[in-house]
Amino acid sequence: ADISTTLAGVKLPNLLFNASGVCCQTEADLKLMVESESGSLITKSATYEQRDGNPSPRYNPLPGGIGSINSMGLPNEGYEYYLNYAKNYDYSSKKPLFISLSGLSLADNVKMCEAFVAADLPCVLEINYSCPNVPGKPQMGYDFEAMEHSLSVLAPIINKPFGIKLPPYFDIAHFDQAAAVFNKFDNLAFVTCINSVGNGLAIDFETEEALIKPKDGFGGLGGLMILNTALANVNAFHRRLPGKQIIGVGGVVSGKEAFLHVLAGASAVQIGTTLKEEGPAVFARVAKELSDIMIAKGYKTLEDFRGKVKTL
Ligand SMILES: O=C(O)c1[nH]c(=O)[nH]c(=O)c1Cl
Repeated sequence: ADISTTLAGVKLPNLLFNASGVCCQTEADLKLMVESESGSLITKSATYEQRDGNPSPRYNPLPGGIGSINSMGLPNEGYEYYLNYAKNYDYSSKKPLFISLSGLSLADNVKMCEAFVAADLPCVLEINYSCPNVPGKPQMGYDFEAMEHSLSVLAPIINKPFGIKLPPYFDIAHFDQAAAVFNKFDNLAFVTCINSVGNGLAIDFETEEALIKPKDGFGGLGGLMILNTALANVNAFHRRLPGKQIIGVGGVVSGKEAFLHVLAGASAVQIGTTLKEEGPAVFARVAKELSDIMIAKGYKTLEDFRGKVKTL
């Protein structure tokens, strides 16, 4: 079946790619993504300066394959590394490049966006408003006024289609308030839902210890256990953002969850925890599983069922 898609006006040979943060911090990581069967790739969220991030252990899968917890602390090579990567990227490769930016201040986001705009590259920007793991930095995604102000500055600078990475919301009024902000920005072409469910706590039963070191063990939750929150956020914004697209992320362990994300309204699907645990071979597996599901259900393209979840 045809699992290709178009996102922000860019053609993706298939709808799958990595969630920012996984398999994308260094050129070696990104090479694995380029060589994989993913339809696209996105870089690790960049800050203005290089960051080591939080002390390890800072990532852990949870027992029984239910998910993961992380408090990486935005480790990255600094934005110029990713700007250089974007300048040298082979855009004829059919696999579009996305760049994640996560400035620690609006001023930093402005400087990074201006540098990418000045370079005038075909890559697509995803502004991360939802990092839950920088101690002392509350995430923008939960501050609607700050997010609106940031977008009012950045959208005109970027001046072409771009996206934002959002935290999960859990209140219908918050879906409404967030959508009211996003609908003000015409070149805000997509929203990526969801980032990890912030500040969970994983404790080892035997040792009675927290699984990760930073923040007393508090970290973002990912994997299968966040699937249903992810589907709700994808569908809530699919319903509320006419003319914009949704990238679905959260809980994709097989073609079945990718199918559900598209049914909820996703135009593309990112994989985080399962990519971290399985490696880049996950893309060929999930692509085949999704294609087989579509054939079994009689769907030829993603448009045949995108957003068509039935209510009772
Ligand atoms: O701790 C991180 O680096 C991190 N971890 C996440 O789960 N989401 C993010 O956006 C980031 Cl930036």
